[in-house]
Order: sequence, then structure tokens, then C-alpha cells
Amino acid sequence: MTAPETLALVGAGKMGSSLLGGWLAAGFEPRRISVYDPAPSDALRAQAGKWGFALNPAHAPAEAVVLAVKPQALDAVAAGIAALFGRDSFLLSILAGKTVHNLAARLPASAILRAMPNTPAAVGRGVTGVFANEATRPDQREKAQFLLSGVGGVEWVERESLIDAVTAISGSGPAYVFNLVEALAEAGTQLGLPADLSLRLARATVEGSGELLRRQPDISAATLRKNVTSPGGTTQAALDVLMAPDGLTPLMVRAGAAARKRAEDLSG
Ligand SMILES: NC(=O)C1=CN([C@@H]2O[C@H](COP(=O)(O)OP(=O)(O)OC[C@H]3O[C@@H](n4cnc5c(N)ncnc54)[C@H](OP(=O)(O)O)[C@@H]3O)[C@@H](O)[C@H]2O)C=CC1
Ligand SMILES: O=C(O)[C@@H]1CCC=N1
Repeated sequence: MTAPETLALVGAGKMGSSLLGGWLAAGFEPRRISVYDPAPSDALRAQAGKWGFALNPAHAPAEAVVLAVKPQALDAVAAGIAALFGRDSFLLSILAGKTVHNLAARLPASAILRAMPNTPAAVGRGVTGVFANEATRPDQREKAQFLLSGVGGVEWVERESLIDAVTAISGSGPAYVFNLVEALAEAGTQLGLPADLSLRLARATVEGSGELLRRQPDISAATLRKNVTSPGGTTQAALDVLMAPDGLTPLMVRAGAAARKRAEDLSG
């Protein structure tokens, strides 16, 4: 896999800095990276000092321009970054909802990729869905693959609209899992457990269950669930509630649909 010759990261907030951390850890030459952020955190400044990437240098064309600002900031940001694009640049946007059309209308790039990573990227365990428009060459796809695989798995989709669904499932998904920890902990306190103990139990349960999924990729989630469920036992009693017709699945379907609709609404 090849790395781009040069890379400009625009926006070094939560996701941008996670991506940056992944590139540095993957051995991407720091002197080929320029990072742009109007109010760099102390941590980002320290990282620039340690690794030697450029922080807010004068704009010059980069082979890969990675856009990681809020979707609502696109108009304001796009106006100021045209000089980062040269004839051979490609744009890799992680903005929720902003379409190839939205991006092409504001930025001088023809090769445009929309990617949707997630926050486990910060520990190299993210998963990213990515779409490339027709103008993206195979070598540019390969360079995007290099960049995204630095922070976890990469799943290509061949229809742009699927990126909004990816956003709803894996982009936003970590929040659903953390909310499950909160909900499980709340259930524990309502059953009489001290709040701190309940939170530790809930957290360790989700961590351990995730690890079981990770270490046993050939065992389905359904089988792992069944392994917990003794016939006529306690788990079955709980699953009768969770798997009822108005249980978790329809709730998750509604949550996903709400997230996808919001992604669609962010387009423009
Ligand atoms: N958080 C997540 O889980 C995920 C987020 N995304 C997408 O990633 C993008 C960034 O999200 P996230 O990292 O959470 O947001 P953050 O607010 O943490 O990061 C955005 C960064 O962009 C900076 N910024 C603002 N204006 C400019 C500018 N003109 N030039 C350069 N940088 C600028 C902001 O600075 P300041 O704070 O000073 O304004 C901030 O550091 C969003 O579009 C989101 O949809 C995608 C997948 C997952
Ligand atoms: O909440 C958001 O809009 C972003 C996109 C996916 C995760 N966070």
C-alpha cells in the first residue's frame, strides 16, 4: 500500500487528531504532513513538536487533503483552503452528510472520497466506510486505503447514499454502545447495586463482550448470545423483554433511521 507524497489535514479535533495519531503510528513520514486548525490545543502543539509535522504552515498543494471540520463549518472553511489543492490532489472528507456534489461545489477537487470513521479510531480499532467518486483513480483509492487503514478496518461502498447509512450504524454507533453501558448501569442501581459498582459491572461487561466478538470472529453474535442463555434461566427472562416485538431491534432501527435522516439533512 502506498502513502500519499504529501498530506494536509484540515481540522484536528476529535476525529482529525485520531486519524493523525494513526498515520504517525503507521509510520507516515511526519514531515510530509501539514495540519491546519485555527486554535490548536496544547496537546496538538506538543505532538507537532514531538513528531515534526507542520502546524498551520502557509497553504501549498498537497496530494491528499483530508477534511475533518464540522459539516456546519464547510462553507467558512472551504473559502480559505483552495490553495491546498493542486492538479493531482484528491479530497478525503469525513464530514457527516456533505455529499460529493456539496464538496465539489465548494472545493477545486475532482477526485473526491467520502469516508465515515468512528471514534475507536483513537485506539486503532475504528472502522471506516468509504466511497470514491468516478474521478478518483485506482492509485488514489489505494492511498485513501492507506490513510484509513492506519486507524482500523476499511469498508468500501459503491453507492454514495450508503455512506449516510454507514454514518448511522458505525459512525454514530459507538455512542449507542456507550449509552448501553449507561442504561445497564442505571438498571443495576434500580436493582439496588451501589452506583459505582453498577457502572463498573456494566462497563466491564461491554468491554468483555466486545473482546469475545473480536477474538472469535467466526462465531456469530447470535451464537455468543445463545451461549449466555440457559433455557428457562435469567438471561431468557431478560431477552423476552429485549427481543419482544417492541424491544431493542425496532428501537435500534428507529435510532438508525433518525441518524441517517439527520445526515441527509446536513447535505447542502
Ligand atoms: N466525532 C465522531 O465520532 C465523528 C465525526 N465525524 C465527522 O468528523 C468531523 C469532525 O468532527 P469532530 O472531530 O467530532 O469535531 P471537532 O469539533 O472535535 O473537530 C473539528 C475541528 O475543526 C477545527 N476547525 C474549525 N474551523 C477550521 C478551519 N477553518 N480550518 C481548520 N480547522 C478548523 C475545529 O477548531 P475549533 O474547535 O477551534 O472550532 C476543531 O478542532 C465532522 O464533520 C463529523 O461529522 C465523522 C465520524 C465520526
Ligand atoms: O454525530 C455526528 O454527527 C458525527 C458523525 C458520526 C459521529 N459523529
